[in-house]
Amino acid sequence: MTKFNYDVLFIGSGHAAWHAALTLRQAGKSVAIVEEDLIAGTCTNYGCNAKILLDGPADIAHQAAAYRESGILTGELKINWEKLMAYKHQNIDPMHVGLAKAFENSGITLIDGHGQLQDAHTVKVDSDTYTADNIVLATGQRPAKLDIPGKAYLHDSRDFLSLPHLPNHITFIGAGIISLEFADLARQAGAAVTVIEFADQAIRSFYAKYSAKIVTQLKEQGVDFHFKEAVSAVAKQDQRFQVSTQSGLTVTTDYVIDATGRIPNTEQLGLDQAGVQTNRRGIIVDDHLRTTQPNIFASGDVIDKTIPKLTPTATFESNYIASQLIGLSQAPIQYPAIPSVVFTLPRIAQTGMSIAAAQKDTAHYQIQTIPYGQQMRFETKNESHAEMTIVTDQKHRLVGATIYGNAAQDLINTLTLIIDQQLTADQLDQMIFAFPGASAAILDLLRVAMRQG
Ligand SMILES: Cc1cc2nc3c(=O)[nH]c(=O)nc-3n(C[C@H](O)[C@H](O)[C@H](O)COP(=O)(O)OP(=O)(O)OC[C@H]3O[C@@H](n4cnc5c(N)ncnc54)[C@H](O)[C@@H]3O)c2cc1C
Ligand SMILES: NC(=O)c1ccc[n+]([C@@H]2O[C@H](COP(=O)([O-])OP(=O)(O)OC[C@H]3O[C@@H](n4cnc5c(N)ncnc54)[C@H](O)[C@@H]3O)[C@@H](O)[C@H]2O)c1
Repeated sequence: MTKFNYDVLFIGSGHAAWHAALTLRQAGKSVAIVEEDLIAGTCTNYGCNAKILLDGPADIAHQAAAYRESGILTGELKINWEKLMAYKHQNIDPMHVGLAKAFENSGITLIDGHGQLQDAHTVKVDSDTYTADNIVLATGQRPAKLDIPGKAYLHDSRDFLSLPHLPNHITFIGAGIISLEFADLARQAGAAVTVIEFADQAIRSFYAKYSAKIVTQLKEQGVDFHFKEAVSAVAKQDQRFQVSTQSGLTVTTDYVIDATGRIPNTEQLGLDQAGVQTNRRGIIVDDHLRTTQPNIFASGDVIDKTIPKLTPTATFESNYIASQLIGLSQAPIQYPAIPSVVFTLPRIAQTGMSIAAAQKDTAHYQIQTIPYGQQMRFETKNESHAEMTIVTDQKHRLVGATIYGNAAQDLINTLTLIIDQQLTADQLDQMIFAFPGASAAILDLLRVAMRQG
């Protein structure tokens, strides 16, 4: 049984770990990372990056469709799924190797295996033990799995992102972010799609009006939605599957994806031995991201937080922990406005205060809807449905926004900057922005709305 000692040891190698690990190493700390799967974690290997590579051609086909009705663009654009998947593998598969090399070149020790705490300073990996002054738990989340008859036939997001051939018909259980993004992609690529959701609404953490809008749009394009239905069983039927719900609905399909949420990886981590407490949302941390054992920090998706569990929030926490451990800052963590995006076509994005929260306090906040697609067709590529809804405070400052439109994932970053910097309409007047373009369109309309708000 070998014993090595480090200044900081990370369990997990995703965004919640890697930014801190590199910064700490550059600051002269001895650093080790324990990883049981591919280096770089979910986002790189099985999440955001893989998804956005698959989304590229679908995005172009969707934008081209806006010119088809008028006859400006003619001819069909078709996605070749097998070639698209080969392109994804070509780009994604080398990424974990590249990051592992970067870690090793910087002098970080990579330990392959499952890490488990033995006490507040000791981590066991297979038959070896490692000690560290500080430990960072960055173990992320995994897909929830329905415990129903036929559960062995269920697939998850990871399977979808590596599907070698597109099935004729796919059924998604759940109408959350993963389902809607993948349902739209599968439909654009030529599959028939059914979505079965327990609640009466899709993507509930987003503005209800835009959630309803995307469901209507997907329905018009042939996606079959069933709300208020709880899936109770999956059975094999010859080469196909039958999905049944408690109410008696049955759907015959070729492939079933369980997208009913993600749960934190807190089991088999030895948390009890180390005095680290959890709840159902994850590892409990204080406002310095310390767990209930002060020398052990936690970061990213695995922590108990109500803010979105996303790559940028994991990265922000990772950088915060590095600054704590280097001694650059002792201030509590303070999150800025957090943008989040549903990568359907069109996209839905939101940042800062939600519309639902503003609706509960109309004495202090004003909500305005700006249908910028209709007013700025030339700048939004004939995207007449594009719209944003904003929240302003009593000082006429932007405090929240949500966008329904093709470029929402980029436009939301501009609005996040305005919120974070507390820019006024007068200050925006003092800046020059490139024209024409979607951001120029929304900024012009935003300045007017901020003065009115
Ligand atoms: C399909 C999908 C699409 C997504 N799309 C987006 C998006 O568009 N934008 C966005 O911002 N976010 C997106 N996310 C969320 C994003 O991937 C996560 O928020 C992010 O990866 C969290 O980083 P993390 O480091 O906390 O966890 P992870 O990246 O999950 O890393 C945790 C690592 O810990 C390892 N591990 C766990 N337990 C142990 C152990 N005991 N010992 C050793 N290693 C262990 C795991 O193998 C894993 O590699 C998506 C997620 C999914 C699933
Ligand atoms: N674009 C992004 O930022 C992005 C993309 C994908 C994933 N993610 C990450 O993944 C998480 C989302 O994962 P998700 O979409 O699996 O979860 P989710 O929580 O967003 O959605 C799960 C849905 O499944 C439904 N559901 C639960 N049990 C059910 C049942 N028995 N039958 C039918 N429906 C049921 C829920 O009501 C909910 O609507 C995000 O919170 C984020 O952390 C982010």
